[in-house]
Amino acid sequence: MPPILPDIAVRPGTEADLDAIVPLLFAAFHDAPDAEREAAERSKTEPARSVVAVDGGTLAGHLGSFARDLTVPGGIVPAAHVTQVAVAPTHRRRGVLTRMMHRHLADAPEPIAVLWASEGRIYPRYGYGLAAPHLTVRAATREVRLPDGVPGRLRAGTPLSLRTEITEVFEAVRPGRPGWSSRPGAWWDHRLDDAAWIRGRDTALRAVVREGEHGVDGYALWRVTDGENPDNPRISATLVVKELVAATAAVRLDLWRFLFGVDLIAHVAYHRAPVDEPLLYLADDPGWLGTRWEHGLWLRVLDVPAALSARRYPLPVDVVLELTDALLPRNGGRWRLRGGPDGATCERTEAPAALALDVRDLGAAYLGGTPLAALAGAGLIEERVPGTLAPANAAFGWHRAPSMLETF
Ligand SMILES: CC(=O)SCCNC(=O)CCNC(=O)[C@H](O)C(C)(C)COP(=O)(O)OP(=O)(O)OC[C@H]1O[C@@H](n2cnc3c(N)ncnc32)[C@H](O)[C@@H]1OP(=O)(O)O
Repeated sequence: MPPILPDIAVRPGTEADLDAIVPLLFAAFHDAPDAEREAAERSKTEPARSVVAVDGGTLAGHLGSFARDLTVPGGIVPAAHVTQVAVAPTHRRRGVLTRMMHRHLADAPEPIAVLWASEGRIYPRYGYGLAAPHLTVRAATREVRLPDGVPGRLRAGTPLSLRTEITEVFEAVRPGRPGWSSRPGAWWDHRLDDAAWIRGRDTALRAVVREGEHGVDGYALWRVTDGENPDNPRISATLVVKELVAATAAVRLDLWRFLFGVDLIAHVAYHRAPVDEPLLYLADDPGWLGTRWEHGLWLRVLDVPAALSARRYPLPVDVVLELTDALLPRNGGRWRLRGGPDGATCERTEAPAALALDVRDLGAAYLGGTPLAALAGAGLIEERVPGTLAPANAAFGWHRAPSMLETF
């Protein structure tokens, strides 16, 4: 790596940096100028939580962080939602991101940090592990049959007209879904935003809520985008599901049946399906679902005892972990984790370690979606005491794969 630019200052952001942050983001992500989009980006940014790199009077880098909570197995934890990471094209590959990241890791008050990576190879070096991959689905609706469900009453409207029902369902379901982010303050405005720059050439954002015996129990948000089908140009469009939330399996099937049944549609696409997406087991021929595996949410453990005691474990666990953490030495060394379904403690210990791993792999396993045994199979976890991997693997798992509703 070329030497670090000597006169670059790395410091926390301030309100005064906002005017330079948004143009830097647009330049780094190659976005066309758009006043509405710039205003949206500006209103999301929390400059006091940012780290900026300044070269003389010029902003050379930005690392943003939203204060939101994340559902984890059996709990909800404050999580730095790291985002808006950009280095000016004139300053790239000189260690600017590395310096901003070191500062963020040292200063962030939360026990964990999460992010979506533009490129999967950027963040493991900073201790981030892949905690939640996801599937993209592009189902050929005319080839896929779903079983009959229990039809509820469906009510269509604009997302804004159904906002109250949508938010209630989301809040009822969120505590049980590891990987979901809270939506405080203006986050619902951002999520339901249907501005021209988001819509592009697609239809308006459409919404449907489902009502069962006990009231509204699910909703879906979607748009329709044009596609090309040389065999039948009239039936070429793709229905793109932006969000689907259901209180029960039956409700989810009912919503999928509705979306797969919309007329004049060739494909239903869903870009953030969990890896245990029920469609995989419901479709009469899953080969037509057009699934592709993608990396999704990356997680960094910032405070080992706080993070490990904040989640629950489906089975009793009592294990000593030896951790390495090159960037945050306070996390390194031996930790005794004792826990189960009702709570957990994590304390320093001098006892010999059963398992040895890097903090990156702890982050990958933290949401219960990446088995410790899979990481050991990759040679990333060392079983120092024979017979300790299998029970720890079971205890770190969870009955539901982590999932995400949105990138941020
Ligand atoms: C959470 C998010 O916001 S994800 C979005 C990330 N941002 C983008 O993709 C926007 C466009 N890209 C950029 O702005 C910049 O290239 C960044 C932010 C990704 C990297 O910033 P830089 O200052 O160039 O990174 P820095 O010089 O600190 O690199 C540190 C190491 O990571 C490597 N690295 C950084 N970015 C990349 C990349 N995109 N691909 C491969 N390696 C990379 C560097 O080669 C270097 O490795 P080395 O230490 O072995 O030499």
